[in-house]
This record gives sequence, C-alpha cells and structure tokens, in this order.
Amino acid sequence: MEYLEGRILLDPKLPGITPNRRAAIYRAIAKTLAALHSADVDSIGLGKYGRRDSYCKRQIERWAKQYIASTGEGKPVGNPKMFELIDWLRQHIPLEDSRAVTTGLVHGDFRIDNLVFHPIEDRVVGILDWELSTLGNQMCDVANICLPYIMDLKPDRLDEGFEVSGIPEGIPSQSEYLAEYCSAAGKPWPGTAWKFYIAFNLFRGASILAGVYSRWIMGNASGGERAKHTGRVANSLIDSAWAVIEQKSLLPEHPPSGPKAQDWGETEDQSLSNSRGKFVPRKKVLELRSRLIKFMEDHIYPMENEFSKLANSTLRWTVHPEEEKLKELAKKEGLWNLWVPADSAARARNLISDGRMLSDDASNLLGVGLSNLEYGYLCEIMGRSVWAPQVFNCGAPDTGNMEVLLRYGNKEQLHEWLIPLLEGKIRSGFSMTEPQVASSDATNIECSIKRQGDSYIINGKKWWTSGAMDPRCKLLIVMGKTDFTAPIHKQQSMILVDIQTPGIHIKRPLTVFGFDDAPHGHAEISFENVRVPATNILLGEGRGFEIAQGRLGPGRLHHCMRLIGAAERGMQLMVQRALKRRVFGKLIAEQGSFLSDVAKCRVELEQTRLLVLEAADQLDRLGNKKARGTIAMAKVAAPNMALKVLDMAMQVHGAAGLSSDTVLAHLWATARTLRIADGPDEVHLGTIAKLELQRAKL
Ligand SMILES: Cc1cc2nc3c(=O)[nH]c(=O)nc-3n(C[C@H](O)[C@H](O)[C@H](O)COP(=O)(O)OP(=O)(O)OC[C@H]3O[C@@H](n4cnc5c(N)ncnc54)[C@H](O)[C@@H]3O)c2cc1C
Repeated sequence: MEYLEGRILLDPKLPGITPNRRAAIYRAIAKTLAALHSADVDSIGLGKYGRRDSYCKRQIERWAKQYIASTGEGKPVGNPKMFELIDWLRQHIPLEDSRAVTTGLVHGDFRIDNLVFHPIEDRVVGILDWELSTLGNQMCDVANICLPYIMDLKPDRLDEGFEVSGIPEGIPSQSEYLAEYCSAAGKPWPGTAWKFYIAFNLFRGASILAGVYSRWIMGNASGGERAKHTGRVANSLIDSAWAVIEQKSLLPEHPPSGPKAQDWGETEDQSLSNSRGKFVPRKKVLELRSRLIKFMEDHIYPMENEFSKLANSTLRWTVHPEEEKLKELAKKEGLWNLWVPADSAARARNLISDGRMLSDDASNLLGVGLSNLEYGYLCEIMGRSVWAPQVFNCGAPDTGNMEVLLRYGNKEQLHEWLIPLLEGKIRSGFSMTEPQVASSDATNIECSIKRQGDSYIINGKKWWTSGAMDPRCKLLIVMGKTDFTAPIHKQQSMILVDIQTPGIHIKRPLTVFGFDDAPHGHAEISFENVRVPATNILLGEGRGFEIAQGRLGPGRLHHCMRLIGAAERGMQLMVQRALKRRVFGKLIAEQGSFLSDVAKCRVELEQTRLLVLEAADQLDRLGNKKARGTIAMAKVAAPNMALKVLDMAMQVHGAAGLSSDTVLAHLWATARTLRIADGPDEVHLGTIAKLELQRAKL
C-alpha cells in the first residue's frame, strides 16, 4: 500500500458541495465501480481469487450462520423476522447468480466512504478496504452503493433514505445512477431482481451489526459505547428489508430516458435508434444533440457558401462578421465549450475562483460537465461542416490548447489566457512541428528556449502552426528545448507566447491540396530572439512531453469524432445524389455497384464510430495512458474510413464532387491531413503493435 493524497467524503448526501459537483461525484462513483467490475480477472492474475458461481447463495449461508452464532443462548435474542428474511432470500436468488459468466471482481463493501477522491477534482483516485473482496455476483456491490437511497444509517438509529427523505439537489435518482453504472459497465438493467439485491445487502448489514451487538453484550466490542445501539439498528435493517420486499416494485422496468429514434432529431439514423445499451447517452446529452443538429441546419449549412466565398477572396484573412454573431448565438443557446471535460473544469473552477463560487457567467464558460464519451455524440455533429467547430468554441487547436491550460496552467496563466480563450475572444496556435526535422518524433524538435534572468529567449523555426494566421490568434504554445543535455524526454518544455512579441515572423500560410483554410490558416513561423517572461513556462522546465501526452489524447479523439461527422455528411450527400441522378436509364441508387459500395461504407462508418466512442469511454474511465492503445486505433481508423466514404461520395457526384461546388473536396482534404497531423498512421500503428506484443509477453 502507499499513501494517497485525496479527500474522503463521509456523507452520501454530500453536504456543502454544489449540485453540479454532486452530480460529477456520483457519476465518478458509478464509473469507478463499472471500471472495477470490468477488470478481466484472468488477465490480471486474479482468476483464482474466489469461487465465481453462486456468490449470493454462499453469502446468505455465511451471514445466516454468523447471525445464528451471534444470537441464541446466553446471547441477544434472535429476531424471527430475520429467519423469515433468510428463507425469502434463499428462495429468490436471481438465476444469474449460479452462472459463472455473469460474475467478476467484487469489492464486498463498496461505499462512498471507502473511496478516495482527488484533492480538487471530482474523480476517484483510490478504493479502500478490500477485506471482503472476492470473485462473485457484482450486483451486490452495486446495491451496496445504492443503499443511501433506501436508508440512512446513523450510529444509533436508522433513518429514511433519499427516496423518502428527498434526494439532495444534483444527486441523480436511483434509476439514473443505476443506468449510469449499467451503461458504463455494459450490464443489463437489473429490473425485478433489484429487490433481492437490496434486501440481501440489508440482511448482510443486519447480520454484521448483530455480531457487533453480541460482542458488546459480552464486553469485547471494538466500537465502544456506540456498539450498544447496534442490536436495535440491526432490527431496523431487517424491518427495512421487509419494507423493500413488500413494495410493488423498486425500479422501473427499463432504465430512464432510453432515447427513441426521434429524440435524436433524425429518424433515419439507424445507429442511434436503440433505446438501451452501453453507448446510450443520458437525456441531457440527447437534448444537446438535437439542439446542435437544429443549429447546424438553421445556421451553419446555409452559411457554408458565404464563408467559403470570403475565404477565397482577397479578404481571405479576415473573419466573416456572421461567424462572430453565430458564436454569440451558440453561447446563448448553451452550445458553448461543450468539449470541456468535467474533471478539467473542476480544477479550473477551483483555481480561478480561489475556492469561492464562480458567477454564472464564468461558470457557463466551463462547459456543461460532459465526459469525453458524451462529448463524442456532439462533436460528431460539429464535424459535419469544416466551419462549425469554431462557432461552438470547439475547434482545433484551441480545444487542445485550452485543455493544456485547464490541466497544467497556474492561476495567473488561467486568468491571462484561458478565460479569453473560453470566452472565444481570442484564438491560439500550437507550435511544435519544424521543417528541418522529422517532427513525428518529437524528441527531434530543435527550437531553443533559453533562460536569461527573468525571461526565456526563443529561437527556432516552426511550420504547420494551425490557427496562427487567424487575426484573432493571440497565443502560441511553443514546444522547444530548455536543456539540450538532459535525458531525452526531459529536454523539451512548453511555453506560452504572445504572438505579437517582437522577433516572431509569420513567413507564409501553407496549403493542403490548394486549400489554405483561411482565415484560420497553417503558418510557417520563425522565432528570432523572442523574449518571453519566465513565468510563461508551463508546469516547469523539462515537462513538455508530459504535457504533450495530456494534450494529445483528448485532442486526437476530437479529430476522430469530427471525422465520423464528416463521413456522415459524405454518406448523406452521396445518397441524396444517388437518388436524384439517372445514368444509363436508372438512378445511380439503383445500380448494383452503388448499393454494394454504400453498404460497405455504412459498415465501416459504424465500426469506426464504435471504436471512437470506446476510446472516449476508456479515456474517461482509465485515463490517457491506459487508453492510449484504443485512442491510437481510433486515430488510424477514423481518417482512413472518412477518406473512403468521402471518396465514394465524390465519385457518385462525378466531376462536381471534385470541385468546390460541394463541401466534399474540402472535407476530404481535411480528412487526408489527419493521416499525418497529430502523428502519422505509422506512429500510431507502432503504439498498437507494441502494446499487442507486450500483452503477449505477460
Ligand atoms: C493540416 C495540418 C495541420 C497541422 N497542424 C499542426 C499544428 O497546429 N501544430 C504542429 O505543431 N504541427 C501541426 N501539423 C504537423 C503535423 O503534426 C506533422 O506533420 C506530423 O507530426 C508529422 O511530422 P512531419 O511532417 O515532420 O513528418 P515526418 O516526421 O518527417 O514523417 C514523415 C513520414 O515518415 C513516416 N514515419 C514516421 N514515423 C514512422 C515510424 N515510426 N514508422 C514508419 N514510418 C514512419 C510516415 O509515413 C510519416 O508520414 C499539421 C499538419 C497538417 C498537415
């Protein structure tokens, strides 16, 4: 064991915590339990940690024996209702308990006060008290963490749980909480079996407390004076179990807010028509998605031509005034900064506010508390148009740069740079790639960042700094070497640089197949004796690689999510065209070759979407490092799939598909860059292969 810095939250009501954070904490608990339950016990060497089948059956006998041993002759009197309860439980063991396949690692006492939370972020960093852990029926852990909804266990009495006393604001209902867990763990909705699991946990609690009471009577209880109440509380638990059993039903038949196809705002979307399953987002996400789709239809698609016209004119490096208006509208409609992950927002909130509550305006800038997985459903919609992401302040490289500041910036850096970025008042660039070295291997980066008194002096040449041509671009995050002699992964640092600093020369905009992506642009830049305050260093010298890892995980996935959207747009345009255009006496849609190709595109698109969502889910549950293999897979699969679908869409459009009369060529060009940008395919394939070989060696 090791010391773990963090917080223990003793009271499940979470007093003194804001509703938003309560919601985040409960979500974190559900996800933690799901992650624990998803452990592959065989591959981590715990395959023989216990018998797998008939866990509840054995537990009932164990705790019944314990109860009998704690009561009877010379001991407190046994409660007849307990013996009836034991009988009821024996007769109602769910069928799944006898099947080893539905079991896995069980903690045995999974409660909020056995969890260690991060010192400031609302996520679980440790799970304590493993003495009851074994293999078995995992629903017992789930029911245990849900007990606060049924009862409030005090040292000397039992009070009503949230379901009767009222759920504190922000805390989900029992059904929502369970749905979150089931969705994350890929478990079926417990339905009618839930009554058994709750009653079982109350029974187990009663048996344990009866044991404590018996020891108190004998004069050897460890709980001191408090132990004298435990006999009474044990009996209350038994009453509570019977009250549960006698209720008609504890849970609705289905999880709450299972989406119907029309909730998504697009009845034709087969992939999302299921109402249950691991990848079914909660209602709030579905609502945001519908609103986003409407915003795209009302405001973005109709403006695409206009935006393109300006971007191809002599005024190409200026911003279309309508874009700024749409940004204000998106803000008003609550479609702003949706990418901000709940955990990063919590850190920023703390730093910015100094522990005080933030004003509503400032709080709204920190997103709406979505996980990366949830954002996946929304980011995809934005990816349908190259113009959309920045309207919602969700464009690259700003999101990656804001993520860096959210995670690694100090208070002053957050105030100076993060807030204006979150407000959408300024934009930013990320300067890593250099023309003279192979930059897919970042150890090659040569730009020098030398400390001189209270400043750093930057000298180097960068290219492909996306966004640096934009007139709103104010900040560059520059990666370079602060120590050429340090160990290879400690040489690089990142520093915040005001783009107006003397010595920065924007040399030229680069083009991708002729597209310069104005007004955003990809710039070649030289840095000549650029003097920056020493306080602008991020996290400290030599921490560049560490930051790059943190930045690249979510940023890469955002690209993948947008590529899913680009491919969906391609599918939509392709099918619309095929249903209108007649060749050799038939619609294209009636030609056999088209039918086969469009079907194959759909298959690949759906496969890739699932992979991207899986990677986002792993990022949420396991963190950047452990999710890196799946993120790498998504990063390879998404651009290749999008290229195939968009290529097919262009083919169906004939020559028009290659022109700028449709959005297809631009979407294709952007997708093609992503086989190289943020790491070429080969580098990600290398990561996947390395992990595969490591697994084989274990
Ligand atoms: C549109 C666009 C936007 C970009 N935006 C940014 C930005 O904002 N900021 C920024 O810093 N950079 C940006 N880049 C640059 C991008 O990240 C780099 O181009 C990328 O990391 C590759 O580096 P490189 O071009 O130096 O290629 P190199 O490192 O020279 O690699 C060339 C080729 O070598 C092969 N290769 C590399 N590694 C391996 C391997 N391990 N095994 C086998 N073959 C391998 C691959 O085929 C690769 O394509 C952008 C690029 C594009 C096209």
